[in-house]
Amino acid sequence: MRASLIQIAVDEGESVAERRQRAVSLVREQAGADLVVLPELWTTGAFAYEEFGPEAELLEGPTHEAMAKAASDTGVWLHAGSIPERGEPDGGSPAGDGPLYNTSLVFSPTGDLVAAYRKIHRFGFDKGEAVLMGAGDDLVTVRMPGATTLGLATCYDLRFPELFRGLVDAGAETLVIPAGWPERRRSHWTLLAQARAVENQAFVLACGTAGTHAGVPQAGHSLVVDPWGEVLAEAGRGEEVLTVEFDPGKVAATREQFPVLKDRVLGLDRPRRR
Ligand SMILES: O=C(O)CCC(=O)C(=O)O
Repeated sequence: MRASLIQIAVDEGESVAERRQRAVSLVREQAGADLVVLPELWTTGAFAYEEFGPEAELLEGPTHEAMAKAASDTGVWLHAGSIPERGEPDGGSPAGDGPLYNTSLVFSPTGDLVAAYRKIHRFGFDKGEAVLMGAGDDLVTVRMPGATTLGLATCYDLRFPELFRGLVDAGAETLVIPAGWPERRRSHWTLLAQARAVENQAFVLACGTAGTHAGVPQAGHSLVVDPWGEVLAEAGRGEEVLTVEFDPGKVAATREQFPVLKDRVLGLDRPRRR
């Protein structure tokens, strides 16, 4: 299986429409890949909080339209990264008043939207995304027939191992994590991507952005990790397409040869009384 991670640069000075057009061109250049991945909130930048509202899109908005066509024209599975999604308004509110979500979109090679994942863990503590956006509450997996099952997570989710255990229980073999991870905590990004791969005996495809969003320099360093924790490929800090070939069968082989997942004791995340 061949995957291409598009570590697109997000910098001020390029409009959302211009970047969307550039992302379409980058996807089209990946003909021959099985799976193409874009990062988190690449239309606005993950830290451009003031842009979330004005640039929010309905699920079937301009990014959906552009990416569905890019996927079908190129004949690839496309994880189109995430967009600031404008959800349905509560009953009685005007249409533009729906809550915001950080929503990832996955398209099949026919251009059909096969999954939308609303980020569960919002970053910022008491500001930024944590207050501006609503939280998703559904675990999402996507079956790529004959290849692998994707488990979806986004950026800050990487810090919460229980989410990934849930995805593994739902059948995930390849964990796809679009991000807008800051350079300041790059060591955590690499370490956690490897940890999620080792503990879940899964491939990790972690796709970040390059550039500087709203004054926050980005880590770049997208990476692909195998189920043994080995880094198969890693990008630098600038805009780059990271292409890697891997054998999805390695997940089952690793889980069989070193069957630690069978030794899990369930329910330890809930207090128990003696
Ligand atoms: O957890 C981190 O250090 C970065 C998370 C983040 O930037 C995000 O989720 O947007």
